[in-house]
Amino acid sequence: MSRKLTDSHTMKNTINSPYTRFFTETIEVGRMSPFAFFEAGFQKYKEERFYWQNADQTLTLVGIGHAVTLTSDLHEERYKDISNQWNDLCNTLIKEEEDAAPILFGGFSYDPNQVLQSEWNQFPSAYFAVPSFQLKIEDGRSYVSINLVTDKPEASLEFEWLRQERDRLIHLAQVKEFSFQYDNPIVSMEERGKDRYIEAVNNVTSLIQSGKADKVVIARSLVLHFEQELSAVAALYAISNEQQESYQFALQHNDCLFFGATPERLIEMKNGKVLSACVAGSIRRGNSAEEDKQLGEALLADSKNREEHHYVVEMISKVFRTHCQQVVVPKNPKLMKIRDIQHLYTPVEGKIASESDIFTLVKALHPTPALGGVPTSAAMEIIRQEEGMDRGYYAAPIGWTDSSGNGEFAVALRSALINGKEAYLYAGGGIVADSNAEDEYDETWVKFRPVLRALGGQLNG
Ligand SMILES: C=C(O[C@@H]1C=C(C(=O)O)C=C[C@H]1O)C(=O)O
Ligand SMILES: [Mg+2]
Repeated sequence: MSRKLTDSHTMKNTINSPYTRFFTETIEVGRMSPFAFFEAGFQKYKEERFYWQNADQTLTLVGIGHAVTLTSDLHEERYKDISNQWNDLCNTLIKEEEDAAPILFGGFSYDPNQVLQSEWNQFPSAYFAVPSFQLKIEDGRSYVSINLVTDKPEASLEFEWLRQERDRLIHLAQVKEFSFQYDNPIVSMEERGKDRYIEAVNNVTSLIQSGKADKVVIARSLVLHFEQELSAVAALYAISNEQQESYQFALQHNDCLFFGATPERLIEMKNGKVLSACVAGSIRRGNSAEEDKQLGEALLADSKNREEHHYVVEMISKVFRTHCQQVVVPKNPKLMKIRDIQHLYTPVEGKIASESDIFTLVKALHPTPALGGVPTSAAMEIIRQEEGMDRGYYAAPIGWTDSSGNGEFAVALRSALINGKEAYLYAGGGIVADSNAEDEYDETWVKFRPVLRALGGQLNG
């Protein structure tokens, strides 16, 4: 290892200084709760943590501390900006065969062209971090990596300190009893701009009827005020028990935590194979198995919901046909049943054709008509005008990539931003020509449920 650390650098170094080097070292550890590891970072790295679990629960990632952060304030070019910074950094990577690929985790804002003062003001249009301490649990085995980005010619001492710190965190996570109190009553709940939301849905329906767009997704937010400061790990733990079959994510930025459980995969890239998912069209779960089945069948047969869904399939298929080969898109949607809601669901797959990296695909896909609309640019303009809200990172891509080019991004739905004693929850729905504002309003309540319940809020209806 000391050989690696004093290795002189013949590679291309373009980050910060010509001497930048990116070291990584992985050890396998015994079973460890990802929440306990996340919490082990509380004291020293409270504002520098992330959490991710994929929908089929085969991969869990936790990051503690920042080896480096990559951010962008660009608009259209923010994907390319992050991709370039990441590639430059990876060109300085010094890694042994057996070390896990270092992870870059983060997200993009929904729409950098929406300029409003909001709870998202501190967030750049793209925010990513390589963790100093990276836990990866894959297929039941746990690995902890140290990542270090340095421009010092001699890094052995710093790396030795990181090893001690890693061992301290592992010990804390494995030995210290992991518990928290989650008794934090809600003092009040504000529906921000309920009337405005209803009005926006009505306006958008008229705009669609007059041919200005085919579909536009309109969202709204709720603010919860709590008695005490919210606990990140408690929120995370609660949401993970809410909605098992979804991606669970949490991204800390300064004193904010953005977290949620989303059913919607934007893109997965694994050794050249690419997967996406069209998720749009919704109905509630039934109170009995029989009613649930009837509701599911009604959803599959409903023309308004099929239309909402169809636009998403059309767009994602088109992006796949541009960037991939062997594209497979089933003819008809299936049902995706999650705890509170049933969605129409069509998986899309292919093999990456060109030199496209995951960021190229994220850019090409975001926003799909599941969160934007058709045509995209008209829908975005209508959202900016009618919604009157800053979506921040809600409804936007969140996820990871690694130094080998694999990665996965989900669409950050069923989510909330927590900051101190406040939580901001977001939910929306796809509006088409025959949408009804009251029904859409009810649909947003169903979509608020998982996060609302995770935070200890009352169910509405
Ligand atoms: C906008 C949201 O969800 C999207 C809208 C849906 C709909 O209108 O049927 C369904 C799934 C998502 O594509 C949300 O959860 O906030
Ligand atoms: Mg809908």
